[in-house]
Amino acid sequence: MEVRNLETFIIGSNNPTKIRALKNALSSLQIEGNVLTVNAPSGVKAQPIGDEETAKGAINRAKNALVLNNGTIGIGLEGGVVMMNETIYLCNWGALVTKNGEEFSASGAKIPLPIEFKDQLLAGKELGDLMDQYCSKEGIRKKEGAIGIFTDGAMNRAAMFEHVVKLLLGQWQYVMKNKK
Ligand SMILES: O=P(O)(O)OP(=O)(O)OP(=O)(O)OC[C@H]1O[C@@H](n2cnc3c(O)ncnc32)[C@H](O)[C@@H]1O
Ligand SMILES: [Mg+2]
Repeated sequence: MEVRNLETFIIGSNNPTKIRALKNALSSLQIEGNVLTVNAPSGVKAQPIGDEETAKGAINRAKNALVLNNGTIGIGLEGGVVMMNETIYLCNWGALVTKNGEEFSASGAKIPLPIEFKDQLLAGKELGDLMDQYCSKEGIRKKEGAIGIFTDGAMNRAAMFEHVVKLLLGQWQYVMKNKK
């Protein structure tokens, strides 16, 4: 097995679901490293619309996280919404950037959202706020997430993002191991 210096992973968010996702993915892939968090700007709207804008937010967060803190790997995770036909879906993107400038991206699960959310989301309202109103609860974005509510707990936001982070870490490891 290849021996590497310990990495310092900086995740560009203080949202506990995203931090848990990174820690769980590292431990499940048995990758050792330090984890630091920083509230890195996404450079896109608070509620990104479309895969392109959501993916861009994830990459910006990963890059800004690396700049704001002294790490070796930056991770950005971003939630957005995307239209397909007449349905509005929750979408999720992640990015991993290295100090050497390599970039990896991956998307996560999509599920349809209630049709009555559509106009407000497209007008810029944040899904996190809509979810709290809809469920008469507080802080869903930091707990089970919309994906947890609408799958009746079969999935949750941290587990969904953990899958995305595994896709990122796996791609990065593949490139590291196959470097000539
Ligand atoms: O502190 P940050 O990292 O920004 O955490 P956040 O919860 O705001 O997460 P995002 O910016 O990535 O998500 C953009 C918006 O979509 C909301 N959102 C995305 N996925 C969600 C989910 O599963 N449940 C509730 N809100 C969600 C989120 O709360 C924001 O209003
Ligand atoms: Mg946000």
